Amino acid sequence: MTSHSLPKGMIRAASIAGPHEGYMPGFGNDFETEALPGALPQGMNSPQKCNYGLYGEQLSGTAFTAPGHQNERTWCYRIRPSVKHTHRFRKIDVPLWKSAPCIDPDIVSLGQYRWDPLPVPDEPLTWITGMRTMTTAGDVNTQTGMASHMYLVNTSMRDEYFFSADGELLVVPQEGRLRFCTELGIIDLEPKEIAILPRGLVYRVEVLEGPARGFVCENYGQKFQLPGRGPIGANCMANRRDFKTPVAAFEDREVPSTVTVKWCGQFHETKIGHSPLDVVAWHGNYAPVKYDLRTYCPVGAILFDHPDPSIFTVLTAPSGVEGTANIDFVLFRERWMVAENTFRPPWYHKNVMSELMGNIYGVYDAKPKGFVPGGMSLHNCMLPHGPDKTAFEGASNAALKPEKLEDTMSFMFETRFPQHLTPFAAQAGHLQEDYIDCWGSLEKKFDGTPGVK
Ligand SMILES: O=C(O)Cc1cc(O)ccc1O
Ligand SMILES: [Fe+2]
Repeated sequence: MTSHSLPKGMIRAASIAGPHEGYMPGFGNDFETEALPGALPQGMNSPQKCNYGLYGEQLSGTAFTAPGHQNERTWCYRIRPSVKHTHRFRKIDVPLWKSAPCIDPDIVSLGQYRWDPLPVPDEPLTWITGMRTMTTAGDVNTQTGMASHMYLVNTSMRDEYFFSADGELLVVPQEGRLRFCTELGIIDLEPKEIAILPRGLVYRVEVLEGPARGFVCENYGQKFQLPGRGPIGANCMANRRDFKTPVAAFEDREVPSTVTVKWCGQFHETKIGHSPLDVVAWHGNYAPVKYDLRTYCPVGAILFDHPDPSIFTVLTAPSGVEGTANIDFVLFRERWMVAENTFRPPWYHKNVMSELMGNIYGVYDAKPKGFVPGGMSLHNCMLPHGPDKTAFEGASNAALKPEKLEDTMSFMFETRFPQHLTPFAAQAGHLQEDYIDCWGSLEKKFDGTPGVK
């Protein structure tokens, strides 16, 4: 049991001992877990009376009629049904958490943009008030596209809970440690790990080690899944067993509490008289999950040339157009570079997909300076980009011995929809006005005569 590390009053289910105590391995598994013995009905979902006087409630992550292999739902056995809130919903302002479409005619999103890390201010900021939207794409109302955010959190939510009906959140911490106390169990999260918080799941976020800063991809569309590996086969990349879903944990606490709901881009709150984290047992395949990015097994070029970054796809959220993701989450982690007679960093390119990148730690090979841990960059639909002058000259002239890219972890949220800068992103002091100058000094080497220059 890990009860010593649980929030006060929270009871957690027993689980297998070991380093992953408190979590169950697998991605999209049909899990079952109970924090009290016998709380989970066996052989059926809706007994006439549930054990312990619990209420049965279903949380659907896909349409009832979604095909079997995509259908996701979880049955919760809880102290009270979720519908028991004491007040109507009231709209509130969360001014810096934006949703698509958020298109300001005075903002030019056409361009290559880069941001320095945002400092965490001294004022108290929670998971809700500390969210800063950088870009939006698609439309939250039609459940297409995404938003990218930075979170700056120094204050735990107390008797305060949140859920988003607008999409799942993919969380990529960069500094500090957070605890997500959710209806379905507890996830502790730190840099080099990621978590997915499903649409509709209620949770509270506590700061374990602050201030905490990180990146979030809010996915309005179809859920993230593991990519088809094609000819790579059954192994490498992200493996299912390395994803961890928490065991059941519940609170039986009667205190005045607030639930904030994000719904169609707007925020609302309601009051309840208890902690909504009162699910004693659950079973199903719609659940939060975390993943250690250090378990991602990269594959790459072992003779020559630079492959497309799709080989580094950790998770993909389909868009309905085959092979064209609503979002790909792509990881550039430490790896060996061995390609012969090859320009090894990313090539110059224009991409129909829009690329939002973040640096978790270390140096990114295409940008030895300026793209720093905690920083972000945007290379929008069809806008040219590639190595800066230093990276180009270095890689063009390097002795091509096997070389390890060490201590490096950056990622990309790549979407088929153009990304629009929010007013915050366009006006923030940390926007690097001189970013495009990193390519300005690339020389013309062509002089009409053959030969390597
Ligand atoms: O633009 C980038 O830095 C991301 C990227 C990396 C790569 O190896 C190939 C293509 C690509 O867009
Ligand atoms: Fe790119």
